[in-house]
Amino acid sequence: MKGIQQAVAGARMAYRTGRTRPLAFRVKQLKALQKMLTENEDKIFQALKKDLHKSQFDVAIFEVVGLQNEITLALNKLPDWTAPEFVSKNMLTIMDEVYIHREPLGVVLIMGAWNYPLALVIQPLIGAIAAGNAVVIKPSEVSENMAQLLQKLLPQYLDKELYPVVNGAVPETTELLKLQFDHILFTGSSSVGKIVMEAAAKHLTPVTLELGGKSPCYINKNCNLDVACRRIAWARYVNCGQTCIAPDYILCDEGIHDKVVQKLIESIKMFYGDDPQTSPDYGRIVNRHHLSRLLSLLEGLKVTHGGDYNTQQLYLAPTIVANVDPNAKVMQEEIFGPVLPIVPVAGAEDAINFINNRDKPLALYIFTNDKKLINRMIAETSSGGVTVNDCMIHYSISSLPFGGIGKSGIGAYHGKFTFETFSHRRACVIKSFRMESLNSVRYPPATESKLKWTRWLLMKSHGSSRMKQMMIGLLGVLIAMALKFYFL
Ligand SMILES: NC(=O)c1ccc[n+]([C@@H]2O[C@H](COP(=O)([O-])OP(=O)(O)OC[C@H]3O[C@@H](n4cnc5c(N)ncnc54)[C@H](O)[C@@H]3O)[C@@H](O)[C@H]2O)c1
Ligand SMILES: CC(C)=CCC/C(C)=C/CC/C(C)=C/C=O
Repeated sequence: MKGIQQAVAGARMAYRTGRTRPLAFRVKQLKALQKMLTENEDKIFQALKKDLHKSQFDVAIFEVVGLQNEITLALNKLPDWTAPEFVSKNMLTIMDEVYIHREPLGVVLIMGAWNYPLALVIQPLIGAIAAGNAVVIKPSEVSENMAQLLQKLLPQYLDKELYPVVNGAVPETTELLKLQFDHILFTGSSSVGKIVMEAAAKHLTPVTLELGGKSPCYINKNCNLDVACRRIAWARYVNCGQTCIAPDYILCDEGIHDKVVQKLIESIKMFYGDDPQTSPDYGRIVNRHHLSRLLSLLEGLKVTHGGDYNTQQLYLAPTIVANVDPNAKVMQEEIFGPVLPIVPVAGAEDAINFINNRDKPLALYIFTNDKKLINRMIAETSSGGVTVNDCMIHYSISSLPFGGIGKSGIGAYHGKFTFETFSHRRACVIKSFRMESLNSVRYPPATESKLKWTRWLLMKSHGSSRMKQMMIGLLGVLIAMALKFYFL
């Protein structure tokens, strides 16, 4: 436990040296991170194979490619993101420099989940480094091979003091959370999210909580069922269903229910063959605890497809449960495994009510050709993100904020949003000692005329374009001259 305190104290001391401030330093760290990913492809793959039976293809597209893109984006945009943002002013400050300066928050904590144990730690780390922070990294102990690999590799490439990796389970994390941070970004379950937020509140530390929940998927009768079911099956069963934004359950129009089941089965067979246990593309459940949790969700249900398992191999087949009662256990908690319940609904209205009667989800999926219905469903429901006619793709677009709402999370990241999450927007006003007449209207003794002028000067707000600024500047000089005549 002493090691944990030392790591955090060391990161703070290193941060106070100011060495994260220059952009050149941040660029060097980001390039080193890039190098770490390319030079250790095989070690990364081996760790993810051991932890989750991930295929090389899945490691590349779900864990690594996104990180490489985020690093490239940060390297290209860093000068823009960190430049002072000149903003509109009122007439009282018209001759002054008014801008927003992005400064690092300080020492931040990033806690990852086990399902994409590389991506969920490194993706926020990229933005935190770009923003100039020191970062304490806590990988999930559940994906132990990746946790160990990160602890070994990161200090080989990054500044050792500024970016320590702390490994351990609940006792270590509990100790870590007692310490003071300037921000915590946590990815994981809503229940641990509450523990993190409670610990953070003791220090008034702001949090970003990337949580989970049940993401609904509505299939309207007016849609291409072949394509819809293929895309849904891909998203539900990749990584053995252990994806935060996987479609958790299907709500489908009653008339198409049986066709949906049939087409989902066709897609499963197309992806993983007749025996998914032998497919190199099908993953495994992370551990026995999660396998038995998933099996308990199936208890008492009539499984329509799949359901077979092998405890030794941590295997659970791609499973479909048709015609599910909304009160069934499988509909009460996030599944986070390869089980897909289908709940028939009378139509879109019914689906909207179903969604709105439950916690706000991390993602919502809508499959329909009806443009009006798409707009209606987006307008009448709420979720962290929405993808229409596909699943999970919004995660891959770095210009979109990724995060939840309500029980599915607080705050968002990805791309520039990560940089913003880990930056403080500092309000800066730089005045000169000149133009005192413009300022003199607010000084006592108060008069009716001063009140009128001050009110006017404070109310006017103007754009920040160069041309406008020059014109208004000229106006400011004229006003200052007039005020000099009146008040000084
Ligand atoms: N929104 C997202 O981006 C996202 C991504 C992946 C997973 N998730 C969600 O995460 C959940 C599954 O991940 P998980 O099982 O790793 O989550 P988890 O909440 O069990 O664990 C996440 C982290 O919390 C720590 N932790 C666990 N118990 C703790 C305790 N009692 N006190 C302090 N720290 C503790 C772990 O060490 C780990 O680092 C699912 O709900 C899933 O939807 C969300
Ligand atoms: C393969 C394509 C087109 C996109 C992949 C993006 C994606 C859905 C990544 C999910 C990764 C992730 C960290 C999920 C969290 O649980």
